[in-house]
Amino acid sequence: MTNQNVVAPESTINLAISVAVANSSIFSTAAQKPPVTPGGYISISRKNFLKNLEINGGARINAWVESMRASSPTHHKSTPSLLEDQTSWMDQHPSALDMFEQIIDASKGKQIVMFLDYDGTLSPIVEDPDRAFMSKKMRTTVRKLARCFPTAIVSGRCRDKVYKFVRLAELYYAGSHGMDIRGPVKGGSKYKKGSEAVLCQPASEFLPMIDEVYKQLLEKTKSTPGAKVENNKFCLSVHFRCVEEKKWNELAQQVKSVIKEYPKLRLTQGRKVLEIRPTIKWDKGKALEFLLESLGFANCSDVFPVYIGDDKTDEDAFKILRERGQGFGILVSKYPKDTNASYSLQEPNEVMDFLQRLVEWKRVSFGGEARVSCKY
Ligand SMILES: O=P(O)(O)OC[C@H]1O[C@H](O[C@H]2O[C@H](CO)[C@@H](O)[C@H](O)[C@H]2O)[C@H](O)[C@@H](O)[C@@H]1O
Repeated sequence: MTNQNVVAPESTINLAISVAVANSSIFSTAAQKPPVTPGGYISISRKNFLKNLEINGGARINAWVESMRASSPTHHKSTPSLLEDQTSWMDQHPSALDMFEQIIDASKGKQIVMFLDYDGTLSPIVEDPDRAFMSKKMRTTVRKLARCFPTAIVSGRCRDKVYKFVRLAELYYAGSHGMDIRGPVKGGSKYKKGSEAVLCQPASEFLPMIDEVYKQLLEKTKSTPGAKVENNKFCLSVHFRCVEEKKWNELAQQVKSVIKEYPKLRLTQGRKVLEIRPTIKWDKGKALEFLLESLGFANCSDVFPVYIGDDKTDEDAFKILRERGQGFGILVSKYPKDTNASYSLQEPNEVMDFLQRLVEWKRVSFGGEARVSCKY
């Protein structure tokens, strides 16, 4: 196994890596401990942090567990210092609802394109991943949104599964963290398997490996109560939301023992989930770029992409938008997090309010049903 095997990518580091991490065993000497800023957050070199998360040495498993904790911080007593942090974070990432007029002004003369993460953005986070349903009201809102703007769902889930939750044929879907992209069915007919062209599957050669690793992970983790392995086709999720914290170490060992044999796979983290995926340079940011290109906006200055997501994997897309200097990202979070998003929304209900306002703005500005002449 090489050093590149299983490291948390940059996007897994967030400001919510809190004092717990500063005190953790990743940093074995006082001199190594990262400085804690006045706000209680950590300012450390990302490179050093990533180095410490490499798991190719047996002693590093603690780093995994600390990283699992850091990626799933427990919130929080409202101490004065936390409230101060919250206020200063909100100054930097104001509510997209409060800033609606400014956002619309910035989009003037440009084609808005909408990118929506699924879990934690369109549906609330729940214990059982198979029951992460979106509400009827949210579905209606997204349906209306897609009449106004080209709209894509970008999810870590298997594309078919996220489609089963969303059930809107008129959208683009990028499943498996963007490694499985499909366009809408022309003419708005039903989304039928095989009835439209696959636009992009950059990790197809990994399918047999992912299936193999899925079976091994199922077997290995079955002794850990609450652990759940989800096959997301081009990537895998090992959920620990329902695993007692004292068992996280054991679970990390089990996962490590499987993937150490697969140098072409890497580990990332989401909300109480370990995600195993191919090492290829493809992520939600690349998927966003691919979709913009497919929509005919490759080198356009008159496009305004808006990406809404709640998780670390969404940071890849926020970063691309910052680099392109186009549109912006909106992070769905109640708590301060290190993010490349420009704005924030607290929870899926606020996402729905924001999407409804966009639809309403389009209706009022352009009249009628707002069946807009999109480029697709
Ligand atoms: O990119 P996303 O659409 O946000 O998918 C990321 C992961 O979402 C799901 O897990 C998360 O939501 C579950 C249901 O609320 C929750 O139980 C879990 O703890 C969260 O991590 C999905 O099950 C994963 O496969 C996705 O990778």
